[in-house]
Amino acid sequence: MEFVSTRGRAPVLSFSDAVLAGLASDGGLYLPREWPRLSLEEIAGFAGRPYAEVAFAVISRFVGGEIEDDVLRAMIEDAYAGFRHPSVAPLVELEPGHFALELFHGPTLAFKDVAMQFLARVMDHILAERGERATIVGATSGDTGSAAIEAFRGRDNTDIFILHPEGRTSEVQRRQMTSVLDDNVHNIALRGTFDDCQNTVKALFNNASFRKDVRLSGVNSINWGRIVAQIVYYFTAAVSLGAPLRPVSFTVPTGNFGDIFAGYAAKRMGLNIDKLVIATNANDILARTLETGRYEIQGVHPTISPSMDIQISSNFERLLFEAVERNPDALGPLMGAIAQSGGFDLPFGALAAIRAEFAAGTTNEPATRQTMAETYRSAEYLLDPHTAVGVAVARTARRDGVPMVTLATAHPAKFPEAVRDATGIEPPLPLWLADLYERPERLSVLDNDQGEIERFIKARTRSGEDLH
Ligand SMILES: Cc1ncc(COP(=O)(O)O)c(C=O)c1O
Ligand SMILES: N[C@@H](CCOP(=O)(O)O)C(=O)O
Repeated sequence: MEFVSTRGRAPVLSFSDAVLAGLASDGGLYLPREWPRLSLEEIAGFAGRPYAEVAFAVISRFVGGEIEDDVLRAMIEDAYAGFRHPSVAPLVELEPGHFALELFHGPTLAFKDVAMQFLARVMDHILAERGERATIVGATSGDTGSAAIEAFRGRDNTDIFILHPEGRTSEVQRRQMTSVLDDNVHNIALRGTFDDCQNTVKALFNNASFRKDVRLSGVNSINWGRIVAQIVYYFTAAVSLGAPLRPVSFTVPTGNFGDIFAGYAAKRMGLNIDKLVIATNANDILARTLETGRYEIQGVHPTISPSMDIQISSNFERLLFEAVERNPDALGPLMGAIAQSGGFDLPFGALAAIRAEFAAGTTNEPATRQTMAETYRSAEYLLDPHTAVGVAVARTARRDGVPMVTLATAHPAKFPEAVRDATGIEPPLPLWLADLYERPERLSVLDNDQGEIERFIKARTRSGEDLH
């Protein structure tokens, strides 16, 4: 399987190289050259199979034999063995025909664990086979960072540096990151927003000598290894609701567009998805884009769903690439316009192509709280504020006869204040995190200054010799 960059100027890579590269050298994002297709029989055969088996069937299509089947299968089984629910990603019916897909049964209580537990094992395997090390740098609004740190802590082949926006995550999210004291883990609280963190990470990738010197790699959803693992739960959920014979719709609380792009990939692979519904909070750039045809960056609004407080939605580039029929020369000027003027108008054909597959909706803070309160009253089910954004939008987007699945992206205990304010109930942390508030923290507060961040990282990156 070959992977191509959305910008068309980076080398075509294998699965392993695309995973280690993270971002393409031309600033683009990697995608498979062609979508692998699964037959209807194969999809139907996923019904009732263990999650790890479906994951192997889906992921191996992208690995293309580069990792031996037995090794890949063992890695996948190991990645999901630690999840606290036997189904890994169970469905819960909230109201007739509307389901929550619980993606928060991993170690850090958010959907990021599903991909990160796999990605860390794959990266470690590839690096060990090659006798190489890597420096991972990631940007987080709270959940990617905690999942990545948990997955990579203590690993000899990697140092990990996570940038979060100072004071803009929940306390639980921050502590999940900063209380991990392993030598290879470094937390940077950036004086800025999540978009500043993400722009800095991209700038580090675009500095060719820094990239080479530290052997830079990334674990944000710019890395195809993340998306590939997130495709799996669309298959398991849809099949248990009657796919491939019956179409299913999905609503996804959206920020960086990685999770919903995985749904789009599942559809390209042959899954019978009716609509993919983008749900946004006040940071509604994607909903505005679908409505008006103009992608335009505005200031970031802090909300009670902080992990979605994002304006520059990095994976939207992958969808645009598809919508302009994979023509990098059509995509390049659009991406250039973001840097120059903060936005662009979608070409008419591209907008029509996106509207054919996606719908979008926005909720405000009172409606999010009301959805949390109502869902607790009617179903005795606690939603975290991100999932609540999804549930609120899903209710407006449902079609008769088509089951709707809203992705439950985080456990309510990650956002105890928001949940208590809305419902009067404060969800407790699970036992393994019960002492989180007592654990010592370690973090460095830095200005949003690329040079300073590069010096910080270089000074702390361990070479192979340091380990012996
Ligand atoms: C809890 C939660 N929900 C939703 C999102 C948005 O997901 P994505 O960035 O893949 O669109 C995030 C962050 O990524 C998150 O942490
Ligand atoms: N909401 C995310 C932002 C980063 O998203 P990613 O999926 O691109 O890693 C977070 O929790 O950090």
